[in-house]
Amino acid sequence: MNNEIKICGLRDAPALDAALDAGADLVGFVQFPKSPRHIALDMAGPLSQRASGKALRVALAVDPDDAALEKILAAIDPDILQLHGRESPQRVTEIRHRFGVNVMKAIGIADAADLAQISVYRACCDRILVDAKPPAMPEALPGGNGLTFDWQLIAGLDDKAGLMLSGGLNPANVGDAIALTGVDAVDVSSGVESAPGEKDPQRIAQFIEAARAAFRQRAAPSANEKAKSA
Ligand SMILES: O=C(O)c1ccccc1N[C@@H]1O[C@H](COP(=O)(O)O)[C@@H](O)[C@H]1O
Repeated sequence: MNNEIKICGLRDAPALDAALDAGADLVGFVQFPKSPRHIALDMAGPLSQRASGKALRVALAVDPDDAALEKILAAIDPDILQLHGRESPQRVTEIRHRFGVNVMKAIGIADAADLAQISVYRACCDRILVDAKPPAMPEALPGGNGLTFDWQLIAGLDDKAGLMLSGGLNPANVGDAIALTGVDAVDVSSGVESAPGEKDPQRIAQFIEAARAAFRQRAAPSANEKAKSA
C-alpha cells in the first residue's frame, strides 16, 4: 500500500465518476441493507464494471455467510473484500481460501487494548482497516458512523505497513490524520457526503486533494534535511 485513498459507499455513477475523476485509488460498494449506503447487487455490478481498470474495487460486507458471499463476489467481482463485522480470524482464513479473494479486515479501535487485534488479523489478511469502534447502541452501524478515534494510538505503532486509516475522516482533518499517524492509506465515507448516503462530488475532490497534499508533504525533505545534504 502506498499513498492510497479509498472512497467508500458509492451508490451511483455520478458519485463514482467524481471519485475516479479526482483520482481515488479504491472505490467501495456497501453490502449492508441497514446502511444508507447499501447498494443493490444489480446496481453494484454495473458500477463496479465502470470502475474496472481505473481503481481497485472493494465490496464491503458485514458477517456474510457463504451464500451471501457467492452472490456479492459474482455480482461485484471485487479486487478486495472488506469484512466489517465480527468475523473471526478463522472465518477470514476460511473465506480467503474458499473464495480466493483478497481480504481487508476492519478492526474497531477505542483504546490501546484494541491494537492487539492488528497483529492477530495481520496473520490472516491482505490488508487491515483501522476504524473507530462503533458506539454501543442498538441502532449504530458497524461502520460509517463518522466517528474518529485517538490517532495517537496508530502513531505509536512500530509497524504501520498495510494499514488503512478510517473513521470520521473528512476534507478538513485528513491532512492532520496522515501527518500524525504516518499511515500510507486512508478511507472515507460519511465525511464526503451532503446527507447520509448522498455523496458530494466537491467534498470527494477536496478530500482527495487534501490527502494527496499531506502524502506529498511527508515525502518532501524538510528544510533541515536539505541543509544537511547541501
Ligand atoms: O458506510 C457504511 O454505512 C458502513 C456500514 C457498515 C459497515 C461499514 C460501513 N462503512 C465503513 O466505515 C468506515 C468509516 O466510515 P466513515 O468515514 O466514518 O463514515 C469506512 O471504511 C466505511 O467504508
